[in-house]
Amino acid sequence: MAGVAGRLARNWCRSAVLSPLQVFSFPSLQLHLSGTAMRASQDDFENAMNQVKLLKKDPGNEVKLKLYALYKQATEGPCNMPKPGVFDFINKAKWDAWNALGSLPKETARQNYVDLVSSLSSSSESSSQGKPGADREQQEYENLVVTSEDGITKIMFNRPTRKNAISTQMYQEIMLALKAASKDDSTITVVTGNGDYYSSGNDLANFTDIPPGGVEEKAKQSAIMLRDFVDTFIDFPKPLIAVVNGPAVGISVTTLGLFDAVYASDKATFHTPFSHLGLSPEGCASYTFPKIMGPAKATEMLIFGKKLTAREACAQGLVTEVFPDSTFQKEVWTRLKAYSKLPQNSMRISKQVIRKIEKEKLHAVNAEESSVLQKRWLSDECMNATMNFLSKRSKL
Ligand SMILES: CCCC/C=C/CC(=O)SCCNC(=O)CCNC(=O)[C@H](O)C(C)(C)COP(=O)(O)OP(=O)(O)OC[C@H]1O[C@@H](n2cnc3c(N)ncnc32)[C@H](O)[C@@H]1OP(=O)(O)O
Repeated sequence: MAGVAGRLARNWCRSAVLSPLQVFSFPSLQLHLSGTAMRASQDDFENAMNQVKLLKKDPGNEVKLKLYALYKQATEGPCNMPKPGVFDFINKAKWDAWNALGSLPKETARQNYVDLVSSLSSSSESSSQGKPGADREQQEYENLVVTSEDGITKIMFNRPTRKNAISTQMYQEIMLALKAASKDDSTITVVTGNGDYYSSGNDLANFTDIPPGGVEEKAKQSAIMLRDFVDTFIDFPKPLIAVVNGPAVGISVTTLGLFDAVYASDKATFHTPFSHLGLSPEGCASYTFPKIMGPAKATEMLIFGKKLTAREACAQGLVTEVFPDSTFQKEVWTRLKAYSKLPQNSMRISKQVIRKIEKEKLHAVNAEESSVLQKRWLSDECMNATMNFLSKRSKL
């Protein structure tokens, strides 16, 4: 029956060429009820048919069949059609449902239809509001898990077998998820990683996918994407919090300077090995890091590639607070749940006030860093370092 039900749903959807809910629109079927005595009931019936089109949740095939049967009974009376063949699954299921109503009077069928739609409308409304406390998963992403709960949208990098390295597709997904989070009804947004790493930064294999225009075109496209990616962080309107569950490398470290708070496990490390890779800083770190930690400490990280422990990063102001790994998740999420209950507008406006004066500067820095990197990617230093990693001759 599950197979028939599936086909039934697909068939009805296809025939309507619209969303599953719109299979209920029955546009070609008109009511031919007449007489003033029936007027009110007919209005209710027509309203119910319109309500069906607005249902937010697909009620399932069993209910769809019931609605179909009641509709036919209400408009045509008892089933008088020849029984479809045994292999005509869909029409047979519909015929069976209608025939099962026997000699139910039209008025009763109409009333039952109205009652059924009314019960569906109220349950669809309550389920669309979401169950309190339920972790509601949102749009599907290939490399992210995005959920909303307790006023917090959580964007989790989800390529644990690649240490959450950020592929080209993942850059796009992160931008989409941040844009969606900026408009949803959550009060704060959290970025974190699945598995032992927060993220190992740019996926070095991104540079192996060369378009027809060659490496120059690849560098150009990458610079545009990088600039858009970092702009999304600069413009993010709500409190943006990083929950750094493990080591962070490259762009996943530099962008931390654009977050409003950074909580780290004591297992996390912070590493920007740009010189080792023949690269230069991005994510506005050339501006934010010297501001946060002073130029000398920023030089150690951004030019000499010094890896910081979580406690060192905290001492230098890049990390807000460090937690023991054993209690990290519990402590951080308890705190974030409390913060998420603070007044939403007040938090947004405070962020605007804090960041406004820097925004223009940050966009200019981002544009400059992206353009410098566009040339770096074409350098021998960078190409050799990337090839060494990909051919397994080097690791950080
Ligand atoms: C277009 C915008 C560009 C913006 C530019 C940003 C600059 C940066 O982000 S620079 C930073 C780039 N990242 C790296 O250089 C890290 C490279 N990875 C490593 O050195 C090591 O993998 C590691 C130290 C992160 C982890 O080492 P570990 O021994 O624990 O694990 P592995 O066996 O090496 O990793 C598992 C698996 O994942 C692959 N992988 C990990 N990180 C990356 C990465 N960044 N890019 C591509 N692939 C990565 C690794 O190769 C392993 O794959 P295999 O199982 O197939 O060997």
